[in-house]
Amino acid sequence: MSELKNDRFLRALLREPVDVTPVWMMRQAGRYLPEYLATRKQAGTFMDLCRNADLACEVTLQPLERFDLDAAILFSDILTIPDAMGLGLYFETGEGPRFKKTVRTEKEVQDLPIPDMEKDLGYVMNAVRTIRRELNGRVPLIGFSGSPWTLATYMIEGQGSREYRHPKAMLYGQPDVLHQLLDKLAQTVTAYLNAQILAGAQAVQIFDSWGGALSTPAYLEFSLRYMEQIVHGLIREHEGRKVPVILFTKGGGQWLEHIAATGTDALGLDWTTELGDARRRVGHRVALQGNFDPSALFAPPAAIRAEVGRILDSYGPGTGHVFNLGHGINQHVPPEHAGALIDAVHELSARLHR
Ligand SMILES: Cc1c2[nH]c(c1CCC(=O)O)Cc1[nH]c(c(CCC(=O)O)c1C)Cc1[nH]c(c(CCC(=O)O)c1C)Cc1[nH]c(c(C)c1CCC(=O)O)C2
Repeated sequence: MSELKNDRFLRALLREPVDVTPVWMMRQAGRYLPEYLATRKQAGTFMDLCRNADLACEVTLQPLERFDLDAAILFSDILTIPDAMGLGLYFETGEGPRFKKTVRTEKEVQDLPIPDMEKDLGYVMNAVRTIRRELNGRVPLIGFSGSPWTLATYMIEGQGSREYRHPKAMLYGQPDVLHQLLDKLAQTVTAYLNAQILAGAQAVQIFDSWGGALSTPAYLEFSLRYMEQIVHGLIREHEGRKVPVILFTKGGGQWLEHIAATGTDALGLDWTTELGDARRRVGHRVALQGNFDPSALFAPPAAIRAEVGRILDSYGPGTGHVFNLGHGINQHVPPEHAGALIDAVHELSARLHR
């Protein structure tokens, strides 16, 4: 494997000194890029694109061709796991993900198979290996998974949801059944992330996109507990380097101390938590990633630059900050606006690292 030419993302996650603040964007490969839409069209469906290692690699690298990003993220989806468990993932145009089957009874949970990483999810590992080869040490590659709770919400509902009707009916009505499902998912996510690490992922992020929909006791019992189990089961060193873990609970600002206590290396923050406050609360123990409001990318470049400066100053001098959006980039954002953000992070942060 070739030597990493730019490791400031990994260094910041481990709170080691850096020259400038590293930056990447959640959903940096995607529909806001015309070149993504072209490759997507060539591939067929979204899942066809995920299953084709060469095309998945191509779209992973597209944002790096345009912007001075400090990390690449595997092109795939969190819903590959429920798909590999036999639920039949498909995308209804304009309506987001759907499953042919749902999981709502104890028997349905018990009948769910634990997927085989090579047989059922080998296409993801092939994509990781292909991307690592093509990156050739340019920047580190991030692997990822959904959190057990976030995956469970899709599996129980059969699609995305606003009220979490079926997942919450199970959480409050049949908590033991939900625990069985979450335990199966935690085992699967651990094996999945470890397989990605062995295939070449140099850091991993767990997306707990819907953890913020829970009450505090429910969050601790049904989401955080399983992420902690995963953190403890992960390979933390590979190819002679630490493999940092990032936990991102969207809406998790009130639980930072609890999240930092899991043993994770870094926390992802959305924009509703002030970065400087988060640093004072937990920044002596973990790195922080975030937290630009993705909708602020609709503003003109000068306003984007000002907001980048405000966020950098909120964190303040020193390492331990990975700049990112507080959630995924929207498909209607002009690509030049993303470029303005990335350039501003590097230009405005140099003075914080002297
Ligand atoms: C909840 C969730 C999903 N997927 C993901 C999450 C967690 C992050 C978050 O909270 O946003 C994670 C994800 N999805 C995708 C990536 C790729 C890597 C990246 O560039 O960040 C990642 C990391 C590609 C994708 N995943 C999807 C697309 C759009 C598919 C297309 O090309 O039509 C992409 C680029 C499909 C997807 N997949 C999912 C949804 C809700 C959708 C539809 C979204 C929409 O319509 O905007 C589930």
